[in-house]
Amino acid sequence: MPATTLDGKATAAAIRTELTDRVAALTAAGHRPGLGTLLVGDDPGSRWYVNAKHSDCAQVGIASIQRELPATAGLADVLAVVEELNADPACTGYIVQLPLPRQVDEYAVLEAMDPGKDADGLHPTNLGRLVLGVEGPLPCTPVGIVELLRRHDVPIAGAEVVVVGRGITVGRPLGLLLTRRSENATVTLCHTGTRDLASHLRAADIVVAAAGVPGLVTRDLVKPGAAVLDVGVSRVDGKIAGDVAKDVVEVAGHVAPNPGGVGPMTRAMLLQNVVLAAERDAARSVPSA
Ligand SMILES: Nc1nc2c(c(=O)[nH]1)N[C@@H](CN(C=O)c1ccc(C(=O)N[C@@H](CCC(=O)O)C(=O)O)cc1)CN2
Repeated sequence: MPATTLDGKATAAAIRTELTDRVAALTAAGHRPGLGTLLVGDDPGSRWYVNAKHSDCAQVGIASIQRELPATAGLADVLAVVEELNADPACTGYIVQLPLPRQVDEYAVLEAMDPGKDADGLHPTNLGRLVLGVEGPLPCTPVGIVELLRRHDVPIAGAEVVVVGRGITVGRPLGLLLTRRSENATVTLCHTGTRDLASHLRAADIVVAAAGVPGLVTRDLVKPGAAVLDVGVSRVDGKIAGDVAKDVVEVAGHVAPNPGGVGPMTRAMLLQNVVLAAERDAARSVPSA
């Protein structure tokens, strides 16, 4: 029997519907959420992601604030927009689309963001909160993966999870998230220095492939019945090529395809972060009796 699809597109659509009512309630109470984005450069993939984020916002009623800089922008140009978004009351949360051009220090930019407006959960303070296990915005792709598994009843607690890739948007925070008490998985974080990737993959109940190496996870490396989530993005002849070979569906129990799996969940969790932050702000602004 072929694997069950972890349908990120349909799941994200359901989440957007759920968020619409919460945005309407916030707006009626004078706390309309607004998502800001900063896109630096002209990478077509990044532009597509940013445009998709704003079209999602329009669908649920979140206001959009779009800022752009040319590929030649330097750190000072980027920091000037970050300061502007930090100060803009209509912008309740924002993201800086990654990756940034080589000449711009990504970490200096993330650090300059107001952690209370960090809709990506990538500010060092918010990553620190994740390490400590205290409340804060969670990185969108990792929390999207957990939500996708939960909504398809894939058991996480006690599972052996192998994550391939240690980047800051997926692998590293996903390891932290899945090992919290509330998720309770055992995580092996594999990367280019891993000596025997095949043996780790073959033992996994859940595989998250985020290496950006087309076809890295082949069917002979997957335990029968395992859940396999493809997060790798490479472009081959203008089309997305994921990290997971097509015939893995013949052995896996669940597969999150790419496209149509984790990507739409990343966007849905961004909206959720914006709504959660606006709800927290609204609760704080209610005068106590
Ligand atoms: N500031 C951030 N930058 C980046 C992040 C991030 O979470 N924050 N993650 C990725 C890109 N990303 C979000 O920005 C993202 C990736 C994929 C998708 C998506 O919906 N993909 C679709 C297909 C898209 C296509 O056809 O090209 C899918 O998988 O079905 C949305 C957002 C790096 N940068």
